[in-house]
Amino acid sequence: MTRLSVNINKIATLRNSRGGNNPDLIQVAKDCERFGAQGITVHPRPDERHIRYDDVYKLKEIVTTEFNIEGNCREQKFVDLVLANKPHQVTLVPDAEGQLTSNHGWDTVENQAYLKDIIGVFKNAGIRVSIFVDPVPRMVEAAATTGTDRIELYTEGYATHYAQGRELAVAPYIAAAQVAQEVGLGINAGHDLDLSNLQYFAESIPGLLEVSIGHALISDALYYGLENTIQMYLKQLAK
Ligand SMILES: CC(=O)[C@@H](O)[C@H](O)COP(=O)(O)O
Ligand SMILES: NCC(=O)COP(=O)(O)O
Repeated sequence: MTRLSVNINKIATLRNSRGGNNPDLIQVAKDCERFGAQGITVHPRPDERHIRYDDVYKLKEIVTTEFNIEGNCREQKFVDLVLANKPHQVTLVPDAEGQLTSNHGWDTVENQAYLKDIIGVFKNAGIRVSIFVDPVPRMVEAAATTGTDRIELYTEGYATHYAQGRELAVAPYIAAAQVAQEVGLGINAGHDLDLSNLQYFAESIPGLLEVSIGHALISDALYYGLENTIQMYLKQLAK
């Protein structure tokens, strides 16, 4: 079954907007787990506009499910943060500094040597590695040569095109997932997954291990409450 990791970046965005500690990020992470989340994801960015580096140390103390830290490994501060906290999984994302949100996967062909080195650093520390990739078979094939354990398929394209025709929207992801399975990579996915598009994605992708969902899930929680919302997302994955 596909596991749900809740990305709590947006909770930190709300907290930071007033400079205090409301909502309490740590309590929200505990509650997400209590409500059924099977993992907690954070994506600290260099400007700390949502998750702060010191949040990660506090989360490491309390997360009892899978802790997944996403970010740009070209930032030494990020590498040090991950090594200091040793999460279950690090997801490497090729974001430029100041980017609004993640908008592309790794060019695993061009960056093969670099990725191999940096992935080795995390794996030597006992941390599972996933790398963010577009649903392009050649990028998935090359990912396998970097030593990564998993890939995370960047699902923005799927989410954007879902309404125009979901079969067409999911097709490149099925092809990419088939290649991943052939070359022995685990498959995660994320970005813009929501209650309308999640179930079809999960049932279409062979071997989908984990989805990380933040923006839509936290937005839905405004209407349904956090506990109901997490249960609703889990239900989409159970079908
Ligand atoms: C890696 C990825 O897909 C991103 O969606 C991410 O983790 C969200 O980052 P922001 O919350 O900063 O938009
Ligand atoms: N890895 C994707 C993630 O953590 C959350 O993306 P989104 O649901 O906020 O778009």
